[in-house]
Parts: sequence; structure tokens; C-alpha cells
Amino acid sequence: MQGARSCQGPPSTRMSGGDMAKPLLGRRTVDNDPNLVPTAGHTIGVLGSGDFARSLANRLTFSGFKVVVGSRNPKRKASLFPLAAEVTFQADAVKKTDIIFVAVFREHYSMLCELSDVLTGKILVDVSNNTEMNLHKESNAEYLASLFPTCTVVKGFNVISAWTLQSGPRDGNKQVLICSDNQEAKRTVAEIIRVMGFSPVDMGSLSSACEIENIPLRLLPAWKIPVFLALGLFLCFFTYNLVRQVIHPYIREQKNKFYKIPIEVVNTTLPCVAYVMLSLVYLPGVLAALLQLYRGTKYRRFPDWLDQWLQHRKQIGLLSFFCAALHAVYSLALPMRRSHRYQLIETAVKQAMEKKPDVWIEEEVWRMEMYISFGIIALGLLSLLAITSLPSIANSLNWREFSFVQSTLGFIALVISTLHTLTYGWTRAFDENQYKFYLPPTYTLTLLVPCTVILAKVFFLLPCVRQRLLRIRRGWEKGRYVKFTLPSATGEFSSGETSSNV
Ligand SMILES: Cc1cc2nc3c(=O)[nH]c(=O)nc-3n(C[C@H](O)[C@H](O)[C@H](O)COP(=O)(O)OP(=O)(O)OC[C@H]3O[C@@H](n4cnc5c(N)ncnc54)[C@H](O)[C@@H]3O)c2cc1C
Ligand SMILES: NC(=O)C1=CN([C@@H]2O[C@H](COP(=O)(O)OP(=O)(O)OC[C@H]3O[C@@H](n4cnc5c(N)ncnc54)[C@H](OP(=O)(O)O)[C@@H]3O)[C@@H](O)[C@H]2O)C=CC1
Ligand code: HEM
Ligand SMILES: [Cu+2]
Ligand SMILES: [Fe+3]
Repeated sequence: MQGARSCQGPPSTRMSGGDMAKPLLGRRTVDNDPNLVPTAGHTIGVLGSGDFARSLANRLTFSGFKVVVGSRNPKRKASLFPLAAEVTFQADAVKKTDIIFVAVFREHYSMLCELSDVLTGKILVDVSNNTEMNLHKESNAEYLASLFPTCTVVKGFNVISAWTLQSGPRDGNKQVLICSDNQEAKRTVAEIIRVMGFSPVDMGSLSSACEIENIPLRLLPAWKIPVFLALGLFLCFFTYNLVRQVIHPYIREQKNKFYKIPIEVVNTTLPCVAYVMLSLVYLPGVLAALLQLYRGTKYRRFPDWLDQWLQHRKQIGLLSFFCAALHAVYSLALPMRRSHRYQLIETAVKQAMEKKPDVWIEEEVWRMEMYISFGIIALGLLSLLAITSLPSIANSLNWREFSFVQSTLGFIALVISTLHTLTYGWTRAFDENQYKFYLPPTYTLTLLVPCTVILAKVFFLLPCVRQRLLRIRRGWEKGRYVKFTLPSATGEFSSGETSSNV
């Protein structure tokens, strides 16, 4: 595979693997040649004069290296580089150094072939990225290695953006993942990375290059489905609330209520999304348990959709928390608004004219005290879940503690959110005036899934169901007449002990 496209050297000098690479490169280059210890003052080459080359040259000169840039058109590009950097022709630049960053796109690698003679025995650092995952058969770095078999290729820097390079390692990600088949070359590049203020992370041999090249292409992969779910729910509920709160009064009573869109409509939509998403975190667990009860075994795979769902619960939960937090802030802002002040004055004037001295309604007062308190507690619990999902915190908890917070406290948060919604809604579901265009109040819609989840969880607590579920999770199977006794048949131990994160 390598030989076919190589544009360098006779076949006998080609290296096919890591170990064979060593004698060719020669220990000379790293250990015995004092010029090659990559400390400040050493000359480093950069091929290409684009954005990345420029940032790289900047960072390298700031770090004390001498930089020589190889361009096809050095006269035109020289002004773009720091004065300390020498900008010259590609072949000229390559001759002046032993470590060369190849800052051109993969598509143009083959055009560097004319340099193959001067490149012999040097270290090439491949910094390239692809536009798509697995676009090519082999990684860019392996392709470069196949074109220049007498060079040592080190993959690195592709996970760092030109911007991060420019602004220095204080902002953004500090880690530079590198890999190579040649240990010494890798050590040399790692040292340069360290001098530049980043931290090198050894990813092993050049065959890892593919993995490293895919990293910058992954845009929050686990978040895609949850984010679309949240956006979809938001859109549904937003439209529904818009119709009920704005369009209905406009059509039926010619009243202009468009001012409600930025805060009131959003603040009915966000909590609904938060609440439904929270119930969707606990629904797949219920479905999984039902499936296990029905099948009478845990040794069969869940269907793919359920598997996917179980794996996305963290992201769904965190998005739910995000919406709930926004909802809380929006709710606190409700009485700040000018419209609210006008309404207060309006009702006060009305009451004065009707000569009603006391407008205190005990039931309404209690309802509000209750639902706000429930909301605050629920948000508090969700914050706890969100905090424990930070890797550093999660690592400091043992498995039972983590599962207690995530599974038990999370479910309690769902129950309290339900109380919050119920006390907020109160008897409104039975009030005909609340039905706009026959559409029921929004909160009644949101109750469906959460209440199902809560009822199902209560069902699992029934002793007979619980026993069976516990046995199944301990490996018991329906129809296999294996004598099986639970260590504690009375159900002494908590469910946390027997469940595992699927
Ligand atoms: C703000 C927030 C942050 C979150 N952060 C995280 C997070 O960091 N990490 C994370 O994982 N989740 C996170 N979540 C999601 C959620 O809290 C967890 O997934 C939680 O463990 C789900 O609890 P559960 O009781 O439904 O499921 P689990 O306790 O996971 O059980 C689910 C189902 O799996 C099956 N099962 C359990 N044990 C076994 C077994 N031994 N063999 C076979 N099947 C079994 C059962 O059918 C069970 O019903 C977060 C949620 C929120 C709201
Ligand atoms: N921009 C970024 O943030 C990052 C970029 N990278 C990687 O760095 C490499 C360079 O990217 P970037 O600097 O953004 O790209 P640019 O398009 O800005 O620069 C590419 C450079 O390649 C040189 N080049 C050499 N041969 C050719 C040729 N035949 N045709 C066209 N150009 C050629 C050109 O320099 P000249 O005309 O002087 O010869 C040109 O300036 C890519 O592999 C990219 O994936 C990696 C991580 C981040
Ligand atoms: C500090 C925390 C919270 C406060 C102060 C708060 C406050 C409020 C207020 C004032 C309302 C009424 C909104 C209106 O008048 O239109 C409301 C409704 C609601 N809240 Fe909360 N809440 C909090 C947390 C939560 C949490 C954690 C959830 C669920 C995850 C939640 C879900 C809901 C729902 C579903 C409604 C009904 C929306 C509707 O249909 O109009 N709230 N909350
Ligand atoms: Cu919807
Ligand atoms: Fe070229």
C-alpha cells in the first residue's frame, strides 16, 4: 500500500514500520546531533503560509525558536509573518532545518514531491484535518508517510485551532495529541510542544492518526439527538402557547397581547420542555424494566432505540436542568415588568371603584406559596444532579453514591416537579374559561408522561413485581429451572445495590 504511491527513494530504502524506521532516520538526528535538541533557538520549518502556518510561526517565534517558512511565493507572503521568521522557497526552507511542520492541505501533499530529496531523513509534522470523518482510506499522516518513506511522520496539532495557537495556551484546550511510529521523533515534537506551553499527549503509533484526525470533526456527538429533542419540544409548546395566549385573544376579542411573547410565552414553554425532558430521562429505565419483566431475563439485548435512549439520558437530563434554570430566572423576573405594574394598578383601581376592601383569597395565596416552594426544591435537586455529573465530582463518588443521586434524587426531583406543576395548575383543568379554541391549559399536556413514569415506578415497588425484577437483575431467568435464592429474600437491600448502569 505504501510503496505504490511513494514519490521518494528506491524501494530498498523504504521503511515499512516503526522499528525499521529507526536505523534510517539514524540516532544521529536526535541523540547525537546537538543541533536537534529542540530547545529555544533551534530552527523549525513550516511548509505553507496559510492561517495555520502563520499562527504556528508566531507561536514558535514567541517561544524562542527560529522559524523558517517555505512558501511557493515567499515574496508575496513574507509580510504576513513576524519579522523574526524567515520566509523563503520551500526547498530552501527544508534545507535549513530537520523538523518541518507541513501546514498545507492533504490534497496538496503530492505536490511536495519535488522536495523529496531535500526532505530525506527529516521529521515531518502532519497538522492536517479533514472535512469529513473517514473521508479517505488511510489517515492524512499515513498518506504523508507513504509519500515520503524516508521521513519520519509525527501527527499532531490538528486538535488545536489556529486561533488557540495565536492566542496562546491560556485560552482553550491545552492538550496536543501526538502519535508516531518513531519514539525519538515523537519525543522531539513533544518537547517543542512543551516549550510552546501546551501539553503533549502520547497517543501511540501512527495508526492512531485516524482517531486523532477524527477528534476535531466530532461536534458534541452525544448531544445531537437530545438537542433536537429539546428544540422540537420547544417549538411544539411554543406554538401551542402562542395560540392560547396571543392568537386567541387577538382573534376572539381583538386584544393585542403580543407583548407576552418574549417573557410569558417563553416562560410557559421552557418549564414544559424542562418537565417533559426530565420525565424522558426516567422513562427509558421504566421501559427497560418492563421489557425485562416481560421477557423474564436480563440476558437479551434491548432494542437499539432503547439502548440509544438509555445512553442519552445524561444529556437529556442536563438540557432539562438548563431549561428549568432559565425558567426559574424568567419566573423571578415576572413581577419586574412594566406590564405587571400596569396590571397591578388596573386591578387596584377596579377594586377601589367596586369598593371591595379585602381581596385576599386564602386558597390562591397557599397555592402560590406551595408551587413556588416546590419549584425551588426541584431545581435544587436538579442542580445537585448536574453537579455530580461533572467528571471530577463523579470520580470522587463511589458507584452507589452516584446512583443514589442520579437515580433516587433525580426521581424525587421529578415527583416534586409534578407537585409544582399540579399546585400551579390547581383546578384550572376543570375551568371551561381556560380552554382556548378547545385547547386545554398547557400544564395538563405536560403531566402525561411524568405521571406515567411515576405510576410505573410505584408499580415496580409492589412486593411481587419488585421481587421478580430483583431476581431477574441477579441473573434469574424465566423457564430455566435452576434453583435460585436471593441472598436476602425479604428484600432487605435497596434497589441501588442490584441495579447497574446499562
Ligand atoms: C441534571 C441531570 C444530570 C444528569 N447527569 C447524568 C450523568 O452524569 N450520568 C448519567 O449516567 N446520567 C445522568 N443523568 C440521567 C439520570 O439521572 C441517570 O441516567 C439515572 O441513573 C437514571 O435513573 P433510573 O433509575 O431511571 O435508571 P437506572 O438506575 O440506570 O436503571 C435504568 C434501568 O436499567 C435497567 N437495569 C438496572 N440495573 C440493571 C441490571 N443489573 N441489569 C440489567 N438491567 C438493569 C432497569 O431496567 C432499570 O429500570 C442526569 C440527569 C439529570 C436530570
Ligand atoms: N486553520 C486552522 O485552524 C487549522 C488548520 N489545520 C490544518 O493546517 C493545514 C493548513 O490549513 P490553513 O493554514 O488553514 O490553510 P490555508 O489555505 O490558509 O493555507 C494552506 C497553505 O498551503 C500552501 N500550499 C502548498 N502547496 C499548495 C498547493 N499546491 N495549493 C494550495 N496551497 C498550497 C499555501 O502556501 P504557499 O502559497 O505559501 O505555498 C497555503 O497558504 C491544513 O491541513 C489544515 O487541515 C489544522 C488545525 C487547525
Ligand atoms: C426556582 C425554581 C422555580 C420557580 C421559582 C418556578 C416558578 C414557576 C412559576 C412562577 C410558574 C408559573 C408561570 C406562569 O405564571 O406562567 C411556574 C410554572 C411551571 N413550572 Fe416552575 N418554577 C421553578 C422550577 C421548576 C422546575 C424545576 C420545573 C420542572 C422541571 C418547573 C416546571 C414548571 C411547569 C411545568 C410549569 C407550568 C407551566 C405552564 O403550563 O404554564 N418549574 N413555575
Ligand atoms: Cu409537543
Ligand atoms: Fe506545491
